[in-house]
Amino acid sequence: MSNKFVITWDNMQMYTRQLAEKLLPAEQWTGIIAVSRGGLVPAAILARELGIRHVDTVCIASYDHDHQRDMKVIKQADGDGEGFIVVDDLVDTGGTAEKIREMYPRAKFVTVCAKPAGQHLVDDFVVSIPQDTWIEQPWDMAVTFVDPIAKK
Ligand SMILES: O=P(O)(O)OC[C@H]1O[C@H](OP(=O)(O)OP(=O)(O)O)[C@H](O)[C@@H]1O
Ligand SMILES: Nc1nc2[nH]cnc2c(=O)[nH]1
Ligand SMILES: [Mg+2]
Repeated sequence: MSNKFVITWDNMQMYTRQLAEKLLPAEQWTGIIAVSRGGLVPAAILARELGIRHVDTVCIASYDHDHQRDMKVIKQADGDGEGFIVVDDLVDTGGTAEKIREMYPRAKFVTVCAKPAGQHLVDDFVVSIPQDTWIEQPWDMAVTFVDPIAKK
């Protein structure tokens, strides 16, 4: 992918707080289900902002097999999603979101970022990212030394 959209920890907190605003009033929710692993950090921020202490996970591992995405559900949260926010960090092709919708048809499914191919599968999101752009998440990066522009 040619373009990159870098998200810092501060940005992640700011975007997820914007997502929390869209989920008011908080009293309507029984709990949050994080789509692990990408949804874990957004779920922690939403739980803090909305005062929700019931936090569960759905754990999905995906593998690429000859251009086909194979998804394995390792662990899931009970129920059909009624009263729950299901949160992931992003929707790209929509493959994961389709699986989540199938598992939790009554949940409110939200993401922080969304690319056009998967946008129609989420109930709400904050940042719109072009399809040809790779999102770099803060947990995948490190602050590192770079050479000065003018090397002496
Ligand atoms: O819309 P899609 O094309 O399905 O892509 C979106 C999914 O990809 C990433 O997870 P990934 O499967 O890389 O695993 P991780 O969350 O455990 O890092 C991201 O966290 C979403 O869950
Ligand atoms: N970090 C990251 N993971 C992804 N999984 C699917 N698309 C993306 C993306 O743009 N960035
Ligand atoms: Mg994920």
